[in-house]
Amino acid sequence: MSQARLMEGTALARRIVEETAERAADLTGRTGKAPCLATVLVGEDPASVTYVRMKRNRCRTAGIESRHVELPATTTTEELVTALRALSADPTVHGILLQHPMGPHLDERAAFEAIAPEKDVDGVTFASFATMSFGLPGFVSCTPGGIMRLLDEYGVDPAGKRAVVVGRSAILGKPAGMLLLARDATVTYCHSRTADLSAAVREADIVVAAVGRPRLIRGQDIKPGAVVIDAGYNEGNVGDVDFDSAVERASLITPVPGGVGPMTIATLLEQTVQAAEAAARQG
Ligand SMILES: Nc1nc2c(c(=O)[nH]1)N[C@@H](CN(C=O)c1ccc(C(=O)N[C@@H](CCC(=O)O)C(=O)O)cc1)CN2
Repeated sequence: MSQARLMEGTALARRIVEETAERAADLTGRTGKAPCLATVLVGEDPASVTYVRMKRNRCRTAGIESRHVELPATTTTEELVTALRALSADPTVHGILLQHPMGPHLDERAAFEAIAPEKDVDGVTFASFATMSFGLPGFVSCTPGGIMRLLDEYGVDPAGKRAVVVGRSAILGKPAGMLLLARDATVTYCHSRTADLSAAVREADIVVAAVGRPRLIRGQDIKPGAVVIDAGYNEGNVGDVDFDSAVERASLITPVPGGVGPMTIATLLEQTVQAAEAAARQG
């Protein structure tokens, strides 16, 4: 079998950001107000600092204003909720991003739920999860949303396919499975208690690796011709898939870096402009 074709997230993300920039410029021209994303970072986790910086830089490129709220690692859940409620009530803010992960002392769910659904451009609230799961209009969780765009771009229709999602986190694995299900895939979730991960992955026409374990999924477990999406973010830009062996078996595969990561940020920007457009329509 020949090597898999690469699903180039960087190129698709660039196109989405360009289109988003045009929409942002149009809206700013019409209303005199640029779309605005509030980024909220608790503590100083180096990876999170980098991701938020990347998001803010990309906002600048796209003509989206970003307002940064930096809170100390000692912030309590109550203080974080208060800050998020203030941003939710601020009419000059169109979207809110709360960077994940947060300190273990924080109630992450309480914090996410303090984000107004109409500003949940990162797709992390229960309300967004529900609309996304039913395939209804609303904001999607950014990495899973980016994954679906990549599948569409490369002509992969999930309907009738067996999809195996490895990982069940609230912002990645779980919503990725729900989006695939909403597009009529037969979805299996695997996680730390799955008895035989290799056997499950071997059944998959589409594999989504989203567990945060470097090179966990190996080529020998990939069904020949499968589509492999590596959504793992591990130190040193290493994915959850052993690329060198998986590329020999898959038909399509996302690289790390340059696959799912850039799509996450492009989706965030696109949804921020969508939120600003909706706010403008409502006056
Ligand atoms: N609130 C959220 N928190 C987190 C999310 C999220 O979508 N919302 N996702 C991840 C991390 N993440 C964004 O926050 C993210 C990770 C990686 C990339 C990316 O573009 N990576 C590049 C490589 C970057 C580099 O060169 O250093 C790539 O894959 O090509 C973007 C966003 C966890 N937290």
